[in-house]
Parts: sequence; C-alpha cells; structure tokens
Amino acid sequence: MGPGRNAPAQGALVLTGTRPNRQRRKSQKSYSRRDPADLKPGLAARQAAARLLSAVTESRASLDGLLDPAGGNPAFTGLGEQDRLLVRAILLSALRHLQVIDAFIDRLVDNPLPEGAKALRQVLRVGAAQILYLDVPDRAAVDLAVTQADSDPRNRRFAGLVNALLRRMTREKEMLLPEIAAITPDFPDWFESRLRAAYKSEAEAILSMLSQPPAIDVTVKDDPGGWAEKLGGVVLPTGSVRIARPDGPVSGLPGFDAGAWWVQDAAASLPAQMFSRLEGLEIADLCAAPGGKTAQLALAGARVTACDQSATRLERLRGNLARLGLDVSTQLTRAQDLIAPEGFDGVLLDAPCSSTGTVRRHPDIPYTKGPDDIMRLARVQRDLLDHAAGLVRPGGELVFSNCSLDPEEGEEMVAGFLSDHPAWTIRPMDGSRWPGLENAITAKGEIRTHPAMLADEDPRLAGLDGFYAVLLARQ
Ligand SMILES: C[S@@+](CC[C@H](N)C(=O)[O-])C[C@H]1O[C@@H](n2cnc3c(N)ncnc32)[C@H](O)[C@@H]1O
Repeated sequence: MGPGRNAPAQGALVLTGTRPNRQRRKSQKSYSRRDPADLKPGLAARQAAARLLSAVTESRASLDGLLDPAGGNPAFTGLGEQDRLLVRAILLSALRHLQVIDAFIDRLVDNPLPEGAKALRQVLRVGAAQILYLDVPDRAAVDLAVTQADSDPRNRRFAGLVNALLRRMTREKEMLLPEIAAITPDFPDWFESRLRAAYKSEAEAILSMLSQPPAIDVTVKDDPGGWAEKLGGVVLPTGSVRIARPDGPVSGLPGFDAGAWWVQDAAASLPAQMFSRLEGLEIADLCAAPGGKTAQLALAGARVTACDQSATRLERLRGNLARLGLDVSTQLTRAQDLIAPEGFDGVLLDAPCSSTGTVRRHPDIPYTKGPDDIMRLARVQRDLLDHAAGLVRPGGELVFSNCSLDPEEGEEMVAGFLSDHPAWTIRPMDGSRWPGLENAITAKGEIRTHPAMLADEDPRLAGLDGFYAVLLARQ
C-alpha cells in the first residue's frame, strides 16, 4: 500500500446519513409506492451490477456462473440485451480495477466506510467503475447511483454521501486517478505475493498485463494467413489468428457459421500441438469441454474420446464440434472413473485449476479463489494425473496442462508425479518450434506461458494467457 492512500483528502467527506429527514421521508414514500427501477432507465442494470459484485466479492461466486445466459443470476438474465452488455462491462471494469476504485473511494471519505456498509460500497464501486473506466456520462452515473442508494433501505441515509462523493470523483479523476493508480497494487495481497514469488523480475509486467482486456484468438482449420486477412487479424507463432475485440459478437464474423475456426487463446492451443504424432491414433481428452483442444486433436486426424464430468458442458462440446463438422466420441464421466482396459495411445489431461492465467478475461478470480484453492486443486490434479497415466499404453504419451500461473499446480506438481513414477519422463519441447515463443520453454522442456509474452506495440493485440503444459512419455 502506498503512502498517503488512507490519508483523508482535503475536504474529505464525512460518513454520516446526509439526507435531511424531510427529504428522506419523501423518498421513502415514493419507494414504497413504486419500484424506482420502473421509473429510471438504466437503474435496474446498476442494481444488478451491485448485486452481482457483492456475490463475487462477498460470497466468492464465479462471474461466469452469474452471467451464464442459461443458469445465471436472475437479476442479470432478466435484463434486456443492452442492459446485460452494460452490466457485464461495469463488472469487468469494476473487478479489473477494484483495488484502485476502493482506494479512490477511501481517499474521498473522512473515515473508512464501516465494515457493515457493504451494500453502500457496492453502489459506490459500480458508480466509480462507470466514472473512471467506462464511456458513461458522469452525470448519468452519479444520478443513477444516488437513485440506487435512495431506493435501498440499507443505503437510503447515505444517498447524500453517494452524491457528494461521486460528484467529487468526476471533478478530480483527472488529477487523482493517475496518482492513486500509481501507488495502489492492482490485486489482493495473496494473489500478488504468489505471482511475485514465482515470477520475480517478470512479475511486474505480468501483473500489469493482467488488468488489460485480452484480444480474441481463433484457431483456424487451415490457411491462417487467408483468415487473418478476412478477419483483419495477425497470425501468431502458434498458428492462431489474433483479432482486436470486435464490436458485435464473434458469431457474426466471417467463417463462424461455416465452422472454419473457433475461439481459443493462443496459449490454450499449445497443449494439443505437443503430441509427437496424432494421425490415426486413439487419444482420450479427459477434461474436454467446451472442446477447443478436442477439436484440434480431431482435426489432426486422431480418433478422440472426449470426456467431461459436466453434462451441460459436454453438451456444449457436442454443439461446438457439430458446428466445426468434426467427429469425436463423447463420454459423460469423471476422469477418475474412466476405465479403458485396452488403454489409449495418448491422453490429454487439461485439468481443472485455479485459472489464474486467465485473469484478463476472468477478473473475478483474485477475489473468488485463494491459496487454499490452489493447494486443493494441486491435489486434485495429482489424483487425475495418476489415473490418466494408467490409461496410457506402454510407449504412449500424456500431455498435462492447465491455465494456472502457479507452479504449485504445474512444475511442482509434475515434479512430484515424476519422482513417484520412474517409467515416465518429460519429452522436451524444441524452443524453435514456435518462433517468437522460445522464452515459453522451460529448462526441462515444459511450456510455461504468461500474459507478458507476445508483447505488441498495440496493447489491444498484446499478451497471452498463462498456461502450463508438459509432454510426458511412458516407457
Ligand atoms: C479447463 S476446462 C477444460 C477446457 C477444455 N480442455 C478445452 O480446451 O476446451 C476443465 C473441464 O474439466 C471438467 N472437469 C473438472 N473435473 C473433472 C473430472 N474430475 N473429470 C472430468 N472432467 C472434469 C470441467 O467440467 C471442465 O469442463
């Protein structure tokens, strides 16, 4: 925490109920008569954003789950399309910059907001995210935050404070935001300290990339150069095509309906490329949904059995593979329960993990996961890896991968596996295979990518998800 972060700014606001009683009674009356969300366009979206932000930061609910169009939170799924887009944008910005937003709020109040004033903090965060990071007129952001506070009995007495604080934020953001951002860590302590310990001199660059929205990478069935031209993108060392974020949904881009490509971060496309050979081989993809790597394996000519423990996710995989016109056999099963007496030529285990390598697109992770999850997931991965190894025929190969940046879920876990399984060795990757990504190959020949890789002058085209992947060979 930087010096002065908690020092009250000149003219800091005092945290009290600031609305005069007469006015408060009036607003209470109107609240009981009619829900203000009916009266003020955009209010329901802000209310939903505050509710969902509270679910993420206070109950560790996953943002993806809350925003799922099918099974998501009704406060979100009940909104119209434009409001849903706005809520998503507010939440992504609020979570990417939560530490700075909180520091800014704390700078503007005389005393820290009380622990119990959680609902108030969420209203302020939602207002601040719009004022500081989104293209929403300041006045609309402030007015809606005040109405939002006024319409909630827990916050009504703070409506005056919300008004004064956010108005002041609009006036002082140009001067104060750079200063506060410069002295405030981007992420919670646990997250930053683990990254710094693991990545040392590279940690600063990784941390700064993690709060940037990522580009979109697509894996093409063929002709990356041709598709880069059609999609206005560039070809990456992985063979993926990278495009700047389009205005509309990716499903509207050329080639989507025809199944010419699928969205997959360039780093996520590496594990399936690591097998020495795939054509005509029997490969099990054990944690397969939504199927990005399954599609690569099938496209390379493997006979793929794709397994997943989630029926809904496996259904998505089937839909994705159908769009791509690729044929695989699927099995709804926990990987630990898969029995294959004949074994497979190869197994891909893209294991469940803390997903800390994907914070650019999932900025809730530093708030919904913690060190305990990393320890627990490393144990799950080790159990899955032990079982997966038993499914590989002698002479066969196993790729283990995940999208965590934490060595405990990658390098360290695999080192433990190798010391307990002398018949297995690492088959090292050749650094020249992906020109431009030579620095992603570890001394042992594993792949370790992180978001500061694939730097680009255009920040919209820079970066890479964090991934760990290793090719293991059985004697
Ligand atoms: C990181 S995602 C896999 C992404 C996928 N490989 C791809 O490239 O599209 C992890 C998947 O593992 C599944 N999963 C988690 N634990 C599992 C287990 N014990 N057995 C089988 N699937 C599991 C989850 O349902 C989820 O779909």
